[in-house]
Amino acid sequence: MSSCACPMMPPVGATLAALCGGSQYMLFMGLLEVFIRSQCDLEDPCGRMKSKTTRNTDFEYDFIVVGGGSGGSVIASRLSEIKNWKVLLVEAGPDEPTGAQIPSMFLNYIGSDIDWKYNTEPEQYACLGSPEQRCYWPRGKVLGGTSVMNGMMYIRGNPVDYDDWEAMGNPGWKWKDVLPYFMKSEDNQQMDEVDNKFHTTGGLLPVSKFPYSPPFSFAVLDAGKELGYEVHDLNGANTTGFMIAQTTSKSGIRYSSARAFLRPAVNRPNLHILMNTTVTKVLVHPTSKTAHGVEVIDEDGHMRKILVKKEVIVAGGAVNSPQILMLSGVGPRANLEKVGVRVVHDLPGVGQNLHNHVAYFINFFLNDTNTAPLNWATAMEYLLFRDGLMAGTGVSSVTAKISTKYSERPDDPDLQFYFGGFLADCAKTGQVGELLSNDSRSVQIFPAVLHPKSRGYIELKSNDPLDHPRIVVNYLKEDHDVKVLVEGIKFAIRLSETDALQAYGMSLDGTTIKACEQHEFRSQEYWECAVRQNTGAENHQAGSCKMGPIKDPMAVVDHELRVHGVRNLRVVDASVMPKVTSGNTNAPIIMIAEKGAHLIRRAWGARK
Ligand SMILES: Cc1cc2nc3c(=O)[nH]c(=O)nc-3n(C[C@H](O)[C@H](O)[C@H](O)COP(=O)(O)OP(=O)(O)OC[C@H]3O[C@@H](n4cnc5c(N)ncnc54)[C@H](O)[C@@H]3O)c2cc1C
Repeated sequence: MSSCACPMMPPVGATLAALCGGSQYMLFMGLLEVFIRSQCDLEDPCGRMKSKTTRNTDFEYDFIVVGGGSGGSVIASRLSEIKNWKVLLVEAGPDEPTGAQIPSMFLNYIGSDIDWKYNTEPEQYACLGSPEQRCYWPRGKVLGGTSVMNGMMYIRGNPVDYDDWEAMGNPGWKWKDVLPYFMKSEDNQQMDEVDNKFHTTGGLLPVSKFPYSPPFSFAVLDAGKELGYEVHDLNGANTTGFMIAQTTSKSGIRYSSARAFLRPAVNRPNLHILMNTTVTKVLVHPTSKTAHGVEVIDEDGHMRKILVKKEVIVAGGAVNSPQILMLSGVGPRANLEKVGVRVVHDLPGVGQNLHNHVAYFINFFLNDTNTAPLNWATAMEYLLFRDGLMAGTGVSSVTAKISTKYSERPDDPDLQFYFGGFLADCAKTGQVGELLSNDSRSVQIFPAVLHPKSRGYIELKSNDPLDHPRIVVNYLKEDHDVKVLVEGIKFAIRLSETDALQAYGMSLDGTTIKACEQHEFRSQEYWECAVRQNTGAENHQAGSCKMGPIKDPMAVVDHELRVHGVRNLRVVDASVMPKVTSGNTNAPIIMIAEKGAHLIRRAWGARK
């Protein structure tokens, strides 16, 4: 139970009004923010972690965790369960803003000061219609990392994903082996609504459907049934079909990794947290090749070295973890020498094998007036009862996974569908019926390729640790990815034509993309052109510190997540996935961290 009997934290980052677009939003969003911050379970002043400063951190810790995101929060929480291990978690960003706990505002923080705001290099095959042909990558720079700004969908992937990981030379990672680590975290709030052999209660991570989904969401499920698909738990025995997803939330409140895993540890004297502090490198001894500490810089520019007795665990995410390794002298020799970083260990795979799902956003209109879903009525429903549109992500909690003709195995879906619309995120007046535009209401369907074959890389642009690295992702380089994506577009249009969705008068937005106008609208050629122009860059970056055996020249960590060739250094986040999982990545990363924590505890003699 959250208590308010502690000082409120100062506001973090931009106000809700500013996030919505400024002065026109001031009155309603400003008042709403005051109400939101006065609610104890949202503000949670007693549960929040207190940050140390670079001056009052200890000289030495048993473990230093770099990055407090989806993976890092779990590691710091689990290691500090051992009372005589002193753990330091260093996070580049601040604590979670209160507004980010509201599910319907999940997109508001993209581009704000808790986002790293990455852009790829100009892409050759994708994002051709974006400024400078760069794709935008939001990533959380905040305690809780990207789990503070994600859509919260709880998806484990296809069991064969993990069997593939093991077949790639990683013993202990097949589905049967990883399932217990998914379940270790899980506190499922709706065991009677899921395939309950695969779920459990009692873990630190609440998993539940939002209290409310708009009626249109149920129509999408009916549309799926019309096309012959089952509606069931896609985290159960069968991963093909449609569902309203469970999410990392409870009673209409987001549970980021920080909220779920760190706040229960708030009173542990052996867990220290340094926020607003960036790790500039891991200190690795050049001859023994052993990690012995980190160098950090805080928001005032103070630099410090902090030593470690046992291990440094890097959990900076798929962009920052390879960057941190390279800044530490661990990475491809040629790139490090080019930017003036002294090579400690030549490891060619660091930053390679970068990949991501890739999507396309298709807009449809409904026979409905385009009014703002957020207003005083929806706000009151949330503030008083944690129900209604603010307690969810609108239609975005619906998802579906299907196999195309390109899928190579049974029950290994290669497309996932996301949906958008009815999002109660911003409003100017709060009046019921506030018009957003004179068009009809729009909804979106986003097919995403689950088994992309295209690969890219990350390398250092300079030896300045605060510089963004160079990101070359090569979306849609492989024709396979284009073909699967176009199958997804055709399926989305078929879905919109079902009786269930025609009841809403759903119609495809006929606005054409200028650069594709030489092709007939809706033809194969048109869509192949369209996906390269308006590429949906997706948010499931993975693979840049690939897990694999030493004989794999691209492997960065072994099956116990230890960096090849360097002692006392591990990586535990999305970057270690040798191949991205078939679905959203947050739950798999939490699983990786649960298993990683177990491996570390076992290696250092903890009994359990
Ligand atoms: C808009 C969006 C929607 C998404 N929706 C979903 C969804 O619905 N379901 C789902 O499962 N997944 C979703 N994802 C993806 C998922 O949230 C991410 O894959 C996951 O959170 C990444 O976890 P991570 O631990 O690898 O990295 P992160 O969570 O990004 O953590 C890395 C942390 O390290 C910190 N850090 C980095 N460098 C340093 C440094 N040098 N020093 C100190 N700290 C550092 C960062 O600030 C960050 O806090 C979404 C992502 C986005 C952007």
